[in-house]
Amino acid sequence: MTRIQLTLEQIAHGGEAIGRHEGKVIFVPFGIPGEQVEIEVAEDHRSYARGRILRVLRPAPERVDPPCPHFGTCGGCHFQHIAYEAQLRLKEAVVRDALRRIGKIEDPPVRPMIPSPDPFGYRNQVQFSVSADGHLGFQAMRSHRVIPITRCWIAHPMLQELYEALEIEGLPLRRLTLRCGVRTGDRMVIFETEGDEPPLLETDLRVSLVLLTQEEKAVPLIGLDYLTEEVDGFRFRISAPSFFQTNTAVAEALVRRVREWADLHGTEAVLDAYGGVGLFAAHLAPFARRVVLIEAHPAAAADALHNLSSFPHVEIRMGTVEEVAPGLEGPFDVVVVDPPRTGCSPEALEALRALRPARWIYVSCDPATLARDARRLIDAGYRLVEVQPFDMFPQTYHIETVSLFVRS
Ligand SMILES: C[S@@+](CC[C@H](N)C(=O)[O-])C[C@H]1O[C@@H](n2cnc3c(N)ncnc32)[C@H](O)[C@@H]1O
Repeated sequence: MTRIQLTLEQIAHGGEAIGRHEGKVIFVPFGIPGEQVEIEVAEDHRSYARGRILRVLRPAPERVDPPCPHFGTCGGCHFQHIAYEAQLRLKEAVVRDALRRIGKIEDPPVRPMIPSPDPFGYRNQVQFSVSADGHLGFQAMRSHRVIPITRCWIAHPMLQELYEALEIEGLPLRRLTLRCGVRTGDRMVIFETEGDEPPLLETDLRVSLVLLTQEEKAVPLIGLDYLTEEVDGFRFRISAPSFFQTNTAVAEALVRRVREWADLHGTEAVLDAYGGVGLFAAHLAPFARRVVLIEAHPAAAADALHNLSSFPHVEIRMGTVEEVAPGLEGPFDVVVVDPPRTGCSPEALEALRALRPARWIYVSCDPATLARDARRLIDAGYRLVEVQPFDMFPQTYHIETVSLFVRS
């Protein structure tokens, strides 16, 4: 193993610090820009290497003691060793860097990151895997090994209480998900078991128990097969398999920014592509003439239909954006897209562009695919007006952004 001393320069997308040695880029997990460290080279590739910190020779002033004893081995958190204020600055720089490097945007208009009101205890959903010896835990960093966990510091206290109250060891589980509505007090346990066998489990807590089969069918065992969460005064039904934003307080800030940038006056037609259970559509519908929501997942589309049933001018189209958007009758004034981490496919972007929206609001959970799609939108005649990062996932490298594009 080669030992090297180097000064760390920046954080890469993915959360590792970057330094350079003899012209080669070295990725250093758990380093902080500005620090001088001694590392051993753990992986040596042709164009880059990855090191493990042996000693921090000159620590950054932002270095703090991580509160969680699993930090460093658990794959869930990447930044507990960095003071929260500094996490915000570093993530903002990652967004700017991706837009410059991948999007070829010289001076990207990135605003300061909006923090999470709770840097810990914010997650309204946690998913546990099962270790080889049957314990619940999380996957280890850069490995498929499952490490047993007694407490997760980023899970909402409602979920921690639920986790401690459940006696789950010994059940034939494949995966276990805990979800809650932090504003409503609803809690849900979602089991995925070997052979879809419903587990026998009793609890005194007010909680729904749901079995999620391998075909993603939700079977209620106790209580309802959905929970309710409230965002900015609107209540959403969320079924066990449906996506919902992980950090409710930050989702509220996100919704407000989307509403502000949509700039609706009651006369516009809005397309909410990748609409989920209707989070954005519900907050835009009161100010629009027409709203169409596209969602591929049947459970989420059914939730959207239920959640938006009080708006006669909202249509739900179940299917992929690639399938549905080319058949839509426009025009649309505003398109909101919130794709998964992979971003929008070229087919989806092309079909949406053909609707010629004047405003395009792009909600993204991956700066790299945002940057790629931003370049495609700019080449298609849009101007990137502003990018607002939100810290939806404190202590991790994940970053949520909302970007506003306007037709030039
Ligand atoms: C990041 S979530 C956003 C959901 C919603 N906008 C929200 O904030 O709650 C992405 C959603 O897109 C859906 N989805 C994924 N690929 C899709 C596609 N090609 N076409 C339509 N929907 C898709 C997923 O089922 C998921 O509900």
